Amino acid sequence: MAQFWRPGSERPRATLVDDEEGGILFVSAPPPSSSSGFGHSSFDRLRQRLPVFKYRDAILYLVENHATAIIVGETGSGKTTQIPQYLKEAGWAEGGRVIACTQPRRLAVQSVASRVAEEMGVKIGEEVGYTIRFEDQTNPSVTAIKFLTDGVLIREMMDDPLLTKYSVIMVDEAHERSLSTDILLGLLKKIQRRRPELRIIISSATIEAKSMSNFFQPRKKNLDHAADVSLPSQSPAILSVEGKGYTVEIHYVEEPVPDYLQAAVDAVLSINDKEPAGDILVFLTGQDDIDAAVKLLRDNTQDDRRRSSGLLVLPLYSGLSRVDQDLIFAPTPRGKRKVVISTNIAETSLTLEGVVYVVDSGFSKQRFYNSISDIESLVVAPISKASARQRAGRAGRVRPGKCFRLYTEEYFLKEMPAEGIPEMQRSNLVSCVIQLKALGVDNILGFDWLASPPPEAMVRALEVLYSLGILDEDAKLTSPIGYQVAEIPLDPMISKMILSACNLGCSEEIITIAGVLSIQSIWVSARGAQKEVDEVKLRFAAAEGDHITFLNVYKGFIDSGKSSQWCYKNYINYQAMKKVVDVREQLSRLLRRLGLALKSCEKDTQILRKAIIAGFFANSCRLEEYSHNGQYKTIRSSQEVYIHPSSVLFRVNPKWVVYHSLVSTDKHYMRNVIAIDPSWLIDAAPHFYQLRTPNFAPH
Ligand SMILES: Nc1ncnc2c1ncn2[C@@H]1O[C@H](COP(=O)(O)OP(=O)(O)OP(=O)(O)O)[C@@H](O)[C@H]1O
Repeated sequence: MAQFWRPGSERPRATLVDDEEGGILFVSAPPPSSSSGFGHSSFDRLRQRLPVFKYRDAILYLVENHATAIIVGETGSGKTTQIPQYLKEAGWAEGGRVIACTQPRRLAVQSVASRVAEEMGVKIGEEVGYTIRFEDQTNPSVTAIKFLTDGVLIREMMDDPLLTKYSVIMVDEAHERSLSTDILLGLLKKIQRRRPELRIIISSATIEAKSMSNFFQPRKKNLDHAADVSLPSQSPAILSVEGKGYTVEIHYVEEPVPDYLQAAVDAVLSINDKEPAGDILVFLTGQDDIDAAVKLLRDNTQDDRRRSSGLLVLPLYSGLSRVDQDLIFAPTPRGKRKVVISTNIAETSLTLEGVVYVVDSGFSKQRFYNSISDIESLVVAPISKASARQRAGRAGRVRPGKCFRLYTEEYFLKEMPAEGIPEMQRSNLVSCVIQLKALGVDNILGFDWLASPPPEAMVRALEVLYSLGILDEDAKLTSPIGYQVAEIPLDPMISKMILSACNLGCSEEIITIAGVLSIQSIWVSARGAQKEVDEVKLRFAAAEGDHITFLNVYKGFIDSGKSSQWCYKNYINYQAMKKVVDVREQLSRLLRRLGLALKSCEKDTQILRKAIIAGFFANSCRLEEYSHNGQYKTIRSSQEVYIHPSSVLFRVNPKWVVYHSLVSTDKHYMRNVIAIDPSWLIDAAPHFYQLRTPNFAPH
């Protein structure tokens, strides 16, 4: 039976004992070292108070002696911020080596890196740095601790397949089982066979340690390099860090709530009425309901006599600009109570210092892929217990807190699933397949998966990649298209669109479109002012659809001298536009590096739409004949879909369209839509459309 090791009051000798059943090692504590590198600054005192500190020597001992260590500890125990520092203090970054710590989310990467730099008294980007897509804050000659998303680490393997510069790689929040985390774990296991000296740490609050340990267990005894005294044992070790931060009192509703958004707003007002000072963090699902809740609360704050006076209400979601993000972390002004209304991007690894209260709606927006209809969409779905614990863990980090769950205790105990479904099993696998192919993994079904992806989803992905001309008949990357697509750090469909634009002579425009598609929205969401927003949109609207409209907005922004005033007047998100300019600049540099020409098509919207179709032909839809409510059917699976109200083609309903993505609420809605001529589909992807002739009658 596997057991976790917990340090006792006495200090046993260091012993390693093989567990016959699972091959897990029981580890007894080595004597603590006398020199831990700690001084007496206020940060040092704070660091020493964290639960993980008692385990410092045990962690270092495990890392020294085991290729893989699985560390389980409560939220707030100090895993993310402390372990990389312990490793650095113990010399794991000497000789130019780097300690990596991955996170599933970009915001967590940035904020944890800043905190660690602050604790170490160094400037971010020097000894402590971070890398997220399109942003590198490291200095290769001095960075010793590097935080990065798991996706970025996978990308680094394209240049350095064995990740040779890293001495230790810590995969944090592994319980989230994001697509990239699962791919990364499989790849790291492969790397470990070639680099038995590489140390891997898997950490989380709620991970299933035993199955993770089984995954990293070498299959054959002779693969265990433990006999070589200079190498660590390849058998994984598990360590359970006991103790948590401050207490978080959990409250449940007595009856299920009919409307979680309204219930969340009421909960905030009631906390403001009844509870002592302290900021509030609310978990809702996506930009739409967050903006709605922000509006409801802000409307309330207009009037000083209302229950919400003194509230400073801020949204938090992934498309937010850096400036808006910084507001979330800035100290709350005196006399105010900050209310941050967030998606699940604030669920793991974040510490918002003033937060004392958490309101958990019990829902999040999750990606779901149906391999039968071949449709991937974002759906509002119930969260798991693991997520609920992470959410509660955002309170009680710097003082005791309370978590108000907007679901009943009975629901939590009896109905909420323990873990979420790994993203691998509910996603379209196109990006995953191309990444593995680019890393030379040819037999993808035979890859060492923590949990295998559904074979039908894999077949669908191979089919789309073949139709895109990214894979050949032997399922190998084509040259040059396949390799070039793999080089561009965007969804393969966007990458293919860019490469086709280079051939068609419209790459200048397409990289602008790609920049806009890579952020959540360029429009300011202004509930209550929807009429004004719609009127302004009309000024930019292009009959061909949203992508061409984006070009009009971008031109207006550039012509205005990139003015924030101009954005304000036109309900356009200034920070989002700055980001588009930035992404565009990076893409143009990347294309130049690939030896591809940047050319403008000067308003030839037909060529532009052909380039878009070259990437997105699989997302084509036809308006249902006699449809009075704008119902479309997808060509690939006859799924019923509608144009999203935010699109400039909403209510215009052209006969044939291609969309960028789907969101699902009461219906499947297409976001970012263009009108097309169906004959272009056959030109772009004859193979794909031949397969679908029964559905596909262009004329
Ligand atoms: N930015 C910050 N400001 C103030 N305190 C912080 C900050 N970041 C971390 N801390 C303190 O350090 C503690 C440990 O944070 P850390 O992120 O290392 O924990 P963790 O075990 O990785 O938890 P989780 O899995 O929830 O991220 C926090 O509970 C908090 O007390």
